[in-house]
Amino acid sequence: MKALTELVLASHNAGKLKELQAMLGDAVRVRSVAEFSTVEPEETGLSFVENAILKARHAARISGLPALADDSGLAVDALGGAPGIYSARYAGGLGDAANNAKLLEALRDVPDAERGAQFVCALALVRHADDPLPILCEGLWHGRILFEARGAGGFGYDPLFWVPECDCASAELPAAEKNRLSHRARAMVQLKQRLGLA
Ligand SMILES: O=P(O)(O)OP(=O)(O)OP(=O)(O)OC[C@H]1O[C@@H](n2cnc3c(O)ncnc32)[C@H](O)[C@@H]1O
Ligand SMILES: [Mg+2]
Repeated sequence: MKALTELVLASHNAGKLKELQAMLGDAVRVRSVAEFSTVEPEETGLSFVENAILKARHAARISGLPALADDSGLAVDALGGAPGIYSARYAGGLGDAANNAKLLEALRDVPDAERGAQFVCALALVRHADDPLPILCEGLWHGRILFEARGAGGFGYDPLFWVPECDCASAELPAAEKNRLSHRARAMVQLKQRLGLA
């Protein structure tokens, strides 16, 4: 495969973009999909990987560049894996604070021992819009859902995600530490290996 020198990041989420950029480092020139369009594709897939591919193809189509997309979310054991692929839209598209409030309410009577959850990240890289062989990598991060928000770092559900290996919430971790441990970091390690960037 031709060495990858430039790619477009197919995400409109500022928190994700910051993390993905930090993880990619200087190895490739990163462009934002917002340079090309503010229209977000509909996430109609039934899995993280399908949505990641769909977002990557859309970005490659409008930019003419290779594209990397991240579809991620939180799968809560006591909720049968919800909100899962619907994590961004869990409270009807009202944003992170509303999503977190809804999650706390849904788990109000669930004891600590049953509050297991995992963050999931699927990365898809397509070399062009119709690439028949996208590079696909996945990462999981296991933790528990807290009873109240803690910390001000990260984004999304980070204030409610307890990280056992650090004894703190994900939103209390320094950015570099989250970028070493997270679901996104785990998927990115694999992607960099596949691209020969590791
Ligand atoms: O689709 P793009 O444009 O990338 O942005 P998005 O925010 O809509 O992204 P997703 O469709 O992948 O939805 C992922 C949601 O899951 C949550 N999420 C994913 N990764 C997370 C992380 O590292 N920390 C906290 N919440 C996270 C967060 O609420 C995101 O909005
Ligand atoms: Mg999305």
